[in-house]
Amino acid sequence: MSEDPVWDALLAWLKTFPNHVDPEKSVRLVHNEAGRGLVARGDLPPGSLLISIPNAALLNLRTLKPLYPPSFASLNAIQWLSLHLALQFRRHLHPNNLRPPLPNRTSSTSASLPSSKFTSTPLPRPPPAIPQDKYWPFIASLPRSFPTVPLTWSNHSRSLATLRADFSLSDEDVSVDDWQDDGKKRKRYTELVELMDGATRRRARDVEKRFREDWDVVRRLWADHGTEVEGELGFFDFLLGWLNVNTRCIYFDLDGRKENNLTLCPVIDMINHVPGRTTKPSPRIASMTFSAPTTSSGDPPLRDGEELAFSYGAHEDAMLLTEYGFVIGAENDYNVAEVDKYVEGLFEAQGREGELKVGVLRDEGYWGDMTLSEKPDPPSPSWRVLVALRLFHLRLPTLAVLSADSLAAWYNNINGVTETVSSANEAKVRASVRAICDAAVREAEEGVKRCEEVLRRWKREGTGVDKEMEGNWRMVKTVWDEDLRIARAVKNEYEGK
Ligand SMILES: C[S@@+](CC[C@H](N)C(=O)[O-])C[C@H]1O[C@@H](n2cnc3c(N)ncnc32)[C@H](O)[C@@H]1O
Repeated sequence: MSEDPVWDALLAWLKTFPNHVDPEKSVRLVHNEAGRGLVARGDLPPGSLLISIPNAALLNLRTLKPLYPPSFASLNAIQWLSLHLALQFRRHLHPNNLRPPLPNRTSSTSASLPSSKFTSTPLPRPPPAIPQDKYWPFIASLPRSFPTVPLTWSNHSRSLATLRADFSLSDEDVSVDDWQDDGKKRKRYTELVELMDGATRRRARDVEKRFREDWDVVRRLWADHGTEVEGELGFFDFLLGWLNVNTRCIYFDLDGRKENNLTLCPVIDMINHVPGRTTKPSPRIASMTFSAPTTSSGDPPLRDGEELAFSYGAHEDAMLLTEYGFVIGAENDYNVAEVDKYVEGLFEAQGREGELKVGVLRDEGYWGDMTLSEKPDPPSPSWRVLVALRLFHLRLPTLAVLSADSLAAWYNNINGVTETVSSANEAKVRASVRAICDAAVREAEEGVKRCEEVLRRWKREGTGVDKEMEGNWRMVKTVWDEDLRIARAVKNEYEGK
């Protein structure tokens, strides 16, 4: 037995599946700064199988479909999984405000789980079991809040009335009772959102857009077909489900549409991210597995007490923050400083000529996503920045027609025929890179300063700053610190050029 009853209940549930492999033989659950994580029990031989979760214990479109009527089949994996989690959270965590059960359901009793960090209060008596409860022991192990994710911050920066209007909440929404409308907190969350750098804000808006689209699809389907299944759909339950899906799903080939090839997977979903690791969860015919790094993987071997990890992707901190609610900092080689707006500003200042050139860049797939990076050495602007600046500084004989001839030198460069457009063009490109770095450094210095001022003010205010808010603030500042470090590194590199 561990000291975590939720983990023990999850392992007990997994034992009920044929061919299960007990994860506790190889790994131990720990609580650390990343929440929970798994560490090696003893020195683990390279390549040895550590975790094997039977396909029947995974939550994905294949395992969900049989639990729902055909009318739900239009949902994609994220929507369906989020809906399922929402209904289950409501059923098991708030069984007192459910509508009466549907007729003709066979029922038995499902197991209740004791309290723990992730189930902070003892759970109420569960309702009589229905087929959809099959995965509850797994779902009970999922986080119940996401305080470090910017989508949570932006929701907390709104009043309930604004949330109702923004997300079309119905007057009967069962989940709004759990929402605490706190004016002071709202102000702080508003400031936190405004403190984020441009790249993080853009990504945070994208996450919110995806969430909103999924919520709209699901609430509309629920309005038409909700009576066909047991349960109540609440906005905040769906949000909790969606954030779990977004932060915990792993790739799983279901032979369907690409966007649906994902799964929630117990135990493996406790493994935290380390950038650059090559060992990954690996599907086998009947299970999802995780093995110790092989000697050829380049990943460090797992010695007793060391943490299992894999890479969630080649993600910079702005993305890790908005999608997963954490940052890495200077050890994240994928960190970049976004410079789109400075490049855009140059083209705008070129008037009609700039517009035509932007059109060419768009057509060739080179517009947007322009960054500076420190790694790999030497620090440099991305290829996309250089391509854009080389076109920006290309002299056009006439603006009447943009002929292939007038752009030939630039096309030769982007097709790899030549290293630069010309030496004169390249000198101007380098000067623009220096100017862009200067602007990026200035902006990041101001961002860092703003962060520091805000924290000082929060600390002066009567109630001080709680640990959670200070942790969030620190992540926002880390992204600015990284912008500054990277812009300075590229500036230094280009100073002598
Ligand atoms: C798939 S879960 C991993 C297990 C998780 N720590 C838990 O407590 O259940 C992903 C979440 O873990 C946390 N996480 C993962 N890697 C992290 C890291 N390197 N640093 C901080 N938090 C991390 C983030 O909250 C992320 O959203």
